[in-house]
Amino acid sequence: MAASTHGVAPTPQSLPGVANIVAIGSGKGGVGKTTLAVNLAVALAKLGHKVGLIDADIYGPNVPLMMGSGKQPRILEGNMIEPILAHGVKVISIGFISPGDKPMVMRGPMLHQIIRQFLQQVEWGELDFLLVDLPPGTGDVVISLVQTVPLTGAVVVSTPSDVSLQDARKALEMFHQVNVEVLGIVENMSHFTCPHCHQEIDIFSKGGADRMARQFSIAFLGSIELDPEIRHGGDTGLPVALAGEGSPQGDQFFKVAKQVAALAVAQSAKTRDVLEIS
Ligand SMILES: Nc1ncnc2c1ncn2[C@@H]1O[C@H](COP(=O)(O)OP(=O)(O)OP(=O)(O)O)[C@@H](O)[C@H]1O
Repeated sequence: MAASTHGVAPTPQSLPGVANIVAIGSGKGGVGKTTLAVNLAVALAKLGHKVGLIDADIYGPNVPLMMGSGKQPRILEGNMIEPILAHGVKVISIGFISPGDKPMVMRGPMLHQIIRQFLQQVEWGELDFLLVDLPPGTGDVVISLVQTVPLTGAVVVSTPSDVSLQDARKALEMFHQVNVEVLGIVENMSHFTCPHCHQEIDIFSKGGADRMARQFSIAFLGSIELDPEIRHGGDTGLPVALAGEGSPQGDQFFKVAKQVAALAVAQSAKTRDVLEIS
């Protein structure tokens, strides 16, 4: 696979002050990447970590809506961009800069430039975790990311349906090809609990992501229910994780967040050890 858009691939440079960079991807669209990204970011912040969130879905930026902010970022000295602070998380999205319903029309090199700017020209300060919400598919943005910064790892989201799992496998393969460690898989829209009879309804065939994780010897990070409250939280800019660890909807995201944090920290330590030895 071509690893560079311009012939020679630049060497990735770590971001000073940013301890872990974790991408959230899926392969298939609409499976809940952004929902997971915003709730993980909020959960990690509530757990006391310093958190940033990049909306790398340049063509369909949903993070501003889901984080409940439409502010324009300020330009600081040295042409640096100040991220927007929403629910305790530092956020950047093309949606803050070019709001409204106009589609973003751009070529690959422009996309690459925006991803680089979001990484290097945003005043992130000290961060424990910088999460990157990837667009659907297996393409350009990931290449731009890995060319710009060393990624700590990736989290793959899938619903348990066969079509979603098929695309999740492609995402796993893509991360493998660009040498990004997959920290684990999350099953979203795992099942639905009927509010009337309280029975669990298996809409997308629960358990598929767990099976796939075992097949690929990757950690299964947990499952998130299909729940109208989660959708409502996204649509109103109030991610359910804001309700805290003890809340019925938030709890699932906190469990995933703790695992992601532990695995990312372990992965960063491993990479540091390798660099020190070599
Ligand atoms: N567990 C869930 N329960 C209920 N609704 C959910 C859940 N997860 C996601 N949704 C809803 O499904 C829709 C798609 O989710 P989301 O935008 O997070 O997916 P995505 O993978 O980021 O999509 P895209 O590929 O377009 O970026 C949204 O309306 C979201 O609120």
